[in-house]
Amino acid sequence: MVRQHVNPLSRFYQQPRPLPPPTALFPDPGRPLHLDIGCARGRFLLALAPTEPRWNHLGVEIRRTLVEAAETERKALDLQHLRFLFCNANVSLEEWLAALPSGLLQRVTIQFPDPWFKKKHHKRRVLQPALLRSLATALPPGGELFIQSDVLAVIEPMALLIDTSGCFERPAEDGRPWRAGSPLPLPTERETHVLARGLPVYRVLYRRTPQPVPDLAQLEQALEAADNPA
Ligand SMILES: C[S@@+](CC[C@H](N)C(=O)[O-])C[C@H]1O[C@@H](n2cnc3c(N)ncnc32)[C@H](O)[C@@H]1O
Repeated sequence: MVRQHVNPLSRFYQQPRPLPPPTALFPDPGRPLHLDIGCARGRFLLALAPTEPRWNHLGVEIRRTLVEAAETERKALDLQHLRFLFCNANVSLEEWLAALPSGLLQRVTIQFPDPWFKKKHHKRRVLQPALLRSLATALPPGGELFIQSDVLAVIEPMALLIDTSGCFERPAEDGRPWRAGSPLPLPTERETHVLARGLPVYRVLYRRTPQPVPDLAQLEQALEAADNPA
């Protein structure tokens, strides 16, 4: 039986796992980079990458067997501008993002992240203030951060965190609070499953503004205040 979830806070998944730089991943490392966090078995990127040959795509995933299956299929398809890496995004991305050449990262997607419904498990959710700061620091002005979920209780705190950071904006033409459709040409696996059942999907496309990234303490404080209005 396949275990559905792993605990990202367990000792094993907290071990730092240095990730190779783009020069070691892609034959043409200077292309705009798309990072998909929590890519699961990779079917979304395996379908998207052939339609975007001028990009490099990187999927990161905490379940190693899924990464191995995705990499096997990628190699069979000979998609050299696509890679999948096993890591805990909350542990391994910060250093990797900080070392990226400036302007390289152009799009980040976090799609249907694991919900971790119980309050005591919220710390296991992938978009934490420290990861948001790392993404905001690496994304150049205009760079995209796209989030989507079928669970309001999951996407609302993600949107609150991103809005509170003050360094992202939503395109003026997008609906509020949620975008009607995906900006991406293809659905993810989870998205296909949800849409087939006629369930709603909540989406926001953010763009990085030139505003500076707040430090972690400032961000956590602002978040606390926004979460508990007087
Ligand atoms: C519900 S699945 C969605 C998969 C895919 N994005 C989709 O939309 O079909 C969420 C994925 O995120 C992965 N994940 C959860 N926490 C993670 C973390 N800290 N680092 C990397 N991947 C993580 C899970 O293992 C799972 O494969």
